[in-house]
Amino acid sequence: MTHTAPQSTPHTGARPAGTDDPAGSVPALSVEGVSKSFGGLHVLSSVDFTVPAGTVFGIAGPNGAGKTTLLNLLTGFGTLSGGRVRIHGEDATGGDARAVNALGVARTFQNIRLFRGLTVAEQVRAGGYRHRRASLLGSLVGSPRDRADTCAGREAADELLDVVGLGGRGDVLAETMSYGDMRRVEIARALATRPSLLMLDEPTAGMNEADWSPIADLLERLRADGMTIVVVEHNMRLIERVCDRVAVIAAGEVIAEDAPAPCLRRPEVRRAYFGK
Ligand SMILES: Nc1ncnc2c1ncn2[C@@H]1O[C@H](COP(=O)(O)OP(=O)(O)OP(=O)(O)O)[C@@H](O)[C@H]1O
Repeated sequence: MTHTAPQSTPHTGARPAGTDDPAGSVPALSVEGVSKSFGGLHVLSSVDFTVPAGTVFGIAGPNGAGKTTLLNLLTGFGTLSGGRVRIHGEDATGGDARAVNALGVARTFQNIRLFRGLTVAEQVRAGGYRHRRASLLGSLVGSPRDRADTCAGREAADELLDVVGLGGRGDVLAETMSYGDMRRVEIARALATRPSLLMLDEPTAGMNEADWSPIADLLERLRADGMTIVVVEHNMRLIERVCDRVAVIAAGEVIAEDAPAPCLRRPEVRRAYFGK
């Protein structure tokens, strides 16, 4: 892990939601004995780990290990078959994505989920909507206060696009962008909700090093700003570079959890990936 002189990131302009524990004594995320079955298929078995506030935690593992299923459960998409999830100390076991979001959590998806027909800036502003004072009706009819809010939303969106490396491209239709750039838009949209806990599902999938390295830089800057990040990744170089700890999941179980370099060298981890 190399946290090299990260610059402060102007991603929020305010302390993010869900952080009334300045000493950082309450973990940002506690995963306690989480299990999930689909019918008779046991996908996750008693997964445990804790993510301290202000750290970056990686989740790795071979295809089909259960990583996305786990991230879905942590963000309220789907109900647990067993166990408990706590976010900033609050129970978040109920499978309610809106309630999880209200605890300061934002996420991106493995399969990109952008709105068709919206520009890049509009996608980001959609993410930040709940932080504007204007009512939805107000924004549609455009009262003077709402117009001011919309301008503020636009400025914030432009700022976030700079942060993710898409400065000046706010007017581009998102669906016309490269896969890597669409992933950046998703991250900007997630940041627009001012999360204290950001969960990313394979943010660098399909990217070459020139593309993923700036994403790693961004994660380092967000961490330096105090954000907690959980990242599902196959890219071991990114994990080694940005994560404080990583859990490796195989066949639905955590088989190793440690700092990235020693974790990825463990024989059980190598067996899970390479079969030897
Ligand atoms: N809704 C579902 N119904 C039935 N089985 C499911 C469902 N969702 C996931 N699975 C199964 O759960 C297992 C774990 O899938 P999951 O997508 O969580 O793995 P993953 O580790 O994220 O894989 P990858 O790295 O390929 O994305 C797979 O066998 C998958 O087919």
